[in-house]
Amino acid sequence: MLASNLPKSPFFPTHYVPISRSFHITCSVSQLQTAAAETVNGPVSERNEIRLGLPSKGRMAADTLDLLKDCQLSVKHVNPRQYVAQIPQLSNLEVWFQRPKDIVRKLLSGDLDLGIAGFDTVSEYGEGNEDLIIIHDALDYGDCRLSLAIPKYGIFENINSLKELAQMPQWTKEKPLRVATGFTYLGPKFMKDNGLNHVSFSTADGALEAAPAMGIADAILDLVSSGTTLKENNLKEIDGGVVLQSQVGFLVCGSSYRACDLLGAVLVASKRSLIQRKSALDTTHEILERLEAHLRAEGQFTVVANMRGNSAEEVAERVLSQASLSGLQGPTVSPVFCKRGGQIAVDYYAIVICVPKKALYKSVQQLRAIGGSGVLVSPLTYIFDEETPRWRELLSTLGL
Ligand SMILES: Nc1ncnc2c1ncn2[C@@H]1O[C@H](COP(=O)(O)OP(=O)(O)OP(=O)(O)O)[C@@H](O)[C@H]1O
Ligand SMILES: O=P(O)(O)OC[C@H]1O[C@H](OP(=O)(O)OP(=O)(O)O)[C@H](O)[C@@H]1O
Ligand SMILES: [Mg+2]
Repeated sequence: MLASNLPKSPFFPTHYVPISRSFHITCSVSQLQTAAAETVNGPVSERNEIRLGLPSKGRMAADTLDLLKDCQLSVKHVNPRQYVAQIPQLSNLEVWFQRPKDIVRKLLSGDLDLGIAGFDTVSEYGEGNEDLIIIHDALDYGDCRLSLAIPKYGIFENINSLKELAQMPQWTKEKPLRVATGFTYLGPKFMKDNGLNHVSFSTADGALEAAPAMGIADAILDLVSSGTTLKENNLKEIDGGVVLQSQVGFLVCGSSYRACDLLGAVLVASKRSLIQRKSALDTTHEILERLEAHLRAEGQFTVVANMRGNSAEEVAERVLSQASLSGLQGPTVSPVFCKRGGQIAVDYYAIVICVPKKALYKSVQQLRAIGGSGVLVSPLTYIFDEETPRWRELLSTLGL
């Protein structure tokens, strides 16, 4: 797909917006783009260990450690004030605990090689730098969206879309729409891409939802998950006002693009490190394989059932006639031997399949409908495929 065919998206940043407490979106494009390009090139610093940055605190910290533990990559961390740790299974890897935004900054500066952070943080602080590669885009926690919200009351009472907001006569060069946001890169870019030209931004470290009622801003641009904070502060989201959202969008992977799940926790790396640092790629491969195997298995159950039949083929045919029972590659069908009148006989076959958790009950019903009995359901720990698609994709992005 050509870049020009792609939808306009914040994942194709073309300009940099300087961060300041209050600024307009008309800004210098080229200066800091050059800075980003400089970061992509150049050699990596000399060290032998591979460094993985993990969130030191905040809402991503505990879930990240839990995920790694579930992948048998437990982090050996003596106490929470110690910022360096080890993963004993990965001997040449150092874990460094950092704030999510610093993980992104340190990937760009070459002080980290790999990191886990929210996709919003990677997009905001990565500023479209081509050195950042998303290796796993759906670690299955930290889901939220970045969205524009306006008051439900006053002049906004009947405004329900970004288009309507843009067309309000109130916004002029002298009196722009005032937006409070912590996303000082993505915010201005989104507004500009959507044709809102008279906008000014202010920033704060938190509790942004108070800004409209305090008279500081007209709108806010912030993360939303349950929507409770917006509701409690009399604010509403609007059509077309989502900047980053789960399951919609395109991602820049070096010079290629693809649709993906967005805005949860992601595993991200420095392209330079992967290419230039000895063993970085091997370590990444192992982490990725473990993550994929675990995350794939997490959505599935192993289902075992007995079924009367004349042959394994006949039983397999019955199982495969049901859409929800095809398993990963097809059902495993094995004879169940019993002794009848001194003779070994096969009246039953055991079938083993993997079933998506969401489809469990439907699958059990389908099993029963074709004569299944004694259905046993157990959790799956890992599914290792021959090769993970994400690994193939990474190698191709790196040109390897
Ligand atoms: N409701 C939510 N509000 C904010 N962040 C959320 C929410 N749900 C999920 N997240 C994810 O959690 C991340 C915030 O994590 P955390 O609190 O550690 O970072 P932070 O607030 O950016 O840190 P800092 O305190 O250094 O500013 C977001 O970047 C996002 O990816
Ligand atoms: O949709 P909800 O589930 O209500 O979550 C969204 C809120 O959570 C985050 O704030 P946080 O709790 O981190 O506080 P802060 O803004 O003061 O940092 C975010 O900035 C929103 O305000
Ligand atoms: Mg908040």
